[in-house]
Amino acid sequence: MLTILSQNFSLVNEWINELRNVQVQHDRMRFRRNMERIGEIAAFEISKGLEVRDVEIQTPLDTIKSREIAVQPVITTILRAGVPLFEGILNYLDRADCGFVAAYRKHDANDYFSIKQDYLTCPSIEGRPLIVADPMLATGASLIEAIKDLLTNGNPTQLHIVAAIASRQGVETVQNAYPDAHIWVGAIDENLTSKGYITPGLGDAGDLSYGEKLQR
Ligand SMILES: O=c1cc[nH]c(=O)[nH]1
Repeated sequence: MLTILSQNFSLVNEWINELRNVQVQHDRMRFRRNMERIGEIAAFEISKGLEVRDVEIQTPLDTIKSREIAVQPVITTILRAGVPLFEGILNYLDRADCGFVAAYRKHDANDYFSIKQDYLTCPSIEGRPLIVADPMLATGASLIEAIKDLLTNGNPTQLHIVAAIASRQGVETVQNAYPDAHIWVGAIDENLTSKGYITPGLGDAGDLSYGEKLQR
């Protein structure tokens, strides 16, 4: 299933405009905060489909029957670009456990790249919803690798993938690999450059959040 959070105009459109806009996007605090805000909205939407259980709440005056999340999710991301989006999800689903994957693009002499993954730390995801934050779902290659590794930590009840901007090709690739996943995207762009960047996109989300990296 695919949900496009900017389908009907909302604040999400404004935040994505700011993420993309070269006049605005270099304000790093605003860039990170806009990513976080998209994560917060995604978490709110995801919460509507989480399993709930009945609870009784004691107020100072009486008790009331209500509901709460039955099984806390595990929120994960791919370092480093995913951190602000991840933080946004965690701001709202604040009792969740968290996991991290490290992956980077290793460039060759022609500036083509392969995905190198070298770190995974994550609690058990057995019987729990798994949320994966990947701000720029470009080819889907690093995301598919990351999810494959995360799934060695158990079988989740639900798989949610959250991206700020996705390419249509990336969405289709991930849907083919994980047909049961619910993909939540801020916006979908039609194209990818030959170097695997989403276009029009926004550029490099990690660099815009944390500073231009040295190529390895
Ligand atoms: O366009 C893209 C693709 C991957 N990662 C980014 O930061 N931007």
